[in-house]
Amino acid sequence: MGTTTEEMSPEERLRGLARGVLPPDAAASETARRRHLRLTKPPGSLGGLEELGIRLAGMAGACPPPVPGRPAVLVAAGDHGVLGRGVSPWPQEVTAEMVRNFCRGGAAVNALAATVGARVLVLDVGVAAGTEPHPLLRKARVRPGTADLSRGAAMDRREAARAALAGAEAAEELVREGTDLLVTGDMGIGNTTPAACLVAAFTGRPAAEVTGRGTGIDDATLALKVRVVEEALALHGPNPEDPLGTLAAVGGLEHAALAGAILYCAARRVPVVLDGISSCAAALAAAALSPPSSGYMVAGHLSAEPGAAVALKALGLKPLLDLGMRLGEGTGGLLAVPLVRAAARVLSEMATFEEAGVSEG
Ligand SMILES: O=C(O)c1ccc[n+]([C@@H]2O[C@H](COP(=O)([O-])O)[C@@H](O)[C@H]2O)c1
Ligand SMILES: Cc1cc2nc[nH]c2cc1C
Repeated sequence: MGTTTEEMSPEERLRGLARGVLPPDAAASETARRRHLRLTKPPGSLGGLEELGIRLAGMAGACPPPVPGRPAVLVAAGDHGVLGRGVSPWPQEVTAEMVRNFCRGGAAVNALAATVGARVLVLDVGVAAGTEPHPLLRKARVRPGTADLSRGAAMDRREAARAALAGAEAAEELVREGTDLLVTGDMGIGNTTPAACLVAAFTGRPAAEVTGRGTGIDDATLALKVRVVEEALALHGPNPEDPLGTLAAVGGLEHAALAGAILYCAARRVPVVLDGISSCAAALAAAALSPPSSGYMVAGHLSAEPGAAVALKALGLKPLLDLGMRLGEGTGGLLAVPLVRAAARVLSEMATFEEAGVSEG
């Protein structure tokens, strides 16, 4: 008898999930590229929207690709031991307090999700103070926040794998219930420090280039934060070819969870819209676990956090929006949902020159 899913270790299950991701369908993308030339517009005139439509066709394996009608945002939340180094001006309690705010509908993510008609699901993978039960909240707390990554591993491999699987399970629930476009979001005071570590580890760029001001820190705190990221990288020497080890050493529980959610969606050919710096860091981990998964990622916006541009470049993704946003929660990703819908709708609803009786140039 073979090994059942229950008997497999979390790491084996995560590897299985990663193996299930197939590359987007190049033939469907090519059909979309050719269809764009026949639609009633000068070739290429819809710019990035055309490129996005071509990618969506590849993700769906069909041209025209379906117009996503049921978007959702998954907000993964966790706390960070590295906060003890003074890398953020905000107290740890804010993570749990904001989770409560998300559940009650009072946060920016709720306002923007309502604007684009997206469902909100919050995932507690490691909120130190704990969270109260709520219909919008899934509790899968792996540990009450990570350890200080500048002095030891943030977590162990098994914990990182369990957090990734928790993210995959939350995505599975959403997709089972009809979600056809996932936006990734995050909440975790201090999480721009592990995000910077992950971006540095996976791209090989120096700490000073990928570390930013997060929620808003002064020059002295930024200098300290860069040093903390440098110390962590020197301590662990994370190997980008061991993505789970890298997540465990210098990541956060919410980064691991989002990587798992991305992999699940990619395996199901569901497009994923990335939000800010933590989503970008998680996306690098997902792409390291499964290179074809980047084919299912859409960069919703460009976070003001400098590591985001570095990560997106490494992933080969161009951000759809650049509004100077740096909130996280999924906010910038949600604003890109109408663009994703528009890109698919162009391919399905526009008439060709022939159908419309319009002369070609
Ligand atoms: O994603 C972004 O663009 C972004 C940039 C700066 C801060 N954040 C959010 O702020 C928190 C982390 O900031 P910090 O300064 O505490 O590391 C966390 O909850 C993130 O969602 C998010
Ligand atoms: C208030 C607040 C809200 C947030 N949302 C995401 N990260 C956040 C950080 C803070 C501090």
